[in-house]
Amino acid sequence: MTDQSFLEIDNLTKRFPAPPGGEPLTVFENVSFDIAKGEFVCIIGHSGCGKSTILNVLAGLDSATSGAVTMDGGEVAGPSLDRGVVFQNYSLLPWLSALKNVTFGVRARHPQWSKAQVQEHAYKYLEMVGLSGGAEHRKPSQLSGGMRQRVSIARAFAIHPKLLLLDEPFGALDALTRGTIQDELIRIWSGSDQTVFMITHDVDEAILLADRILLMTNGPNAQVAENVIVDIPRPRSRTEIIHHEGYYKIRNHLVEFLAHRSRELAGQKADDGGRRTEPRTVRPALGGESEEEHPAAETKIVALKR
Ligand SMILES: Nc1ncnc2c1ncn2[C@@H]1O[C@H](COP(=O)(O)OP(=O)(O)OP(=O)(O)O)[C@@H](O)[C@H]1O
Repeated sequence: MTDQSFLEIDNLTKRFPAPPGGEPLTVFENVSFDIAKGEFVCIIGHSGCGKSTILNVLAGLDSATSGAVTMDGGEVAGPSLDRGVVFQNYSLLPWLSALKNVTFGVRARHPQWSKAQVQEHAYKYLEMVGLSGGAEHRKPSQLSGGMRQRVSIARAFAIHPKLLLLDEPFGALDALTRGTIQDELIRIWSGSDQTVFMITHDVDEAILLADRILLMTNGPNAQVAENVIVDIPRPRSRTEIIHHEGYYKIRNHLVEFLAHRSRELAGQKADDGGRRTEPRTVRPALGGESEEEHPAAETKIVALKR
């Protein structure tokens, strides 16, 4: 672990035992990477390679077959208010209103706050995601899918976790809302020392938001093959970023990986004798395949953050 790393993922492997008459499944194997405090890291890979499983292990909601995750020097061994999760399928408490879904977490985070303080804080985040004017009193079943997802995002942001874990959080949103909430996410993240780990299938979203993008090969035996640095300064705007000279270099690199190399590299068992092997670092915007070691301090593009 370097001085800078806040989250350390060490030789993580996930295997499922063989079903009757079948073979055991190794979803991913010996996955190792670090995330520095304040970084925004996206992970991309084809369906089934194990992205959600990794995210759930980081959240403490699932356990790996072997390997370890440490955050702030302590082992992750269960859920914590220091880690906020937004899932694809919102996972709200169905018997509570949108507002109460948010206040529930805020109260747990700040037990000393008055009811008015908790409500005010929850309203702030519900308004931020565009939910007010009465919608906040409705139960999840009375909200659209996009509205439910916004409640879920407000709930995670409102507890100010040290680590935000986002599993395709914007997938169900229309393009306009998606853009607004992406902007809000960046605004909140830039003004804090929060660290974000986000799954997305959208390469443009990843380039807009991330400091770096981890690329996974196809499963089974998936690996995190590359650590792609997004060398585009912040603040970034969705209309201007496409004119940055590095934009299409990064985009083409990601698309090429997803179209070809994710498959070509798939199924290669890690032949590292159990050593910790980090993904190779690539900086497409700085000229093609430039490669270098991955010291967390170096890749911490947080200097570009504000
Ligand atoms: N309980 C289980 N038993 C056996 N296999 C499982 C179990 N749970 C998940 N898997 C398998 O683990 C693999 C990884 O699933 P995971 O949801 O982490 O992938 P993903 O990359 O997030 O996919 P997607 O992009 O579609 O959400 C899949 O092949 C899935 O079928």
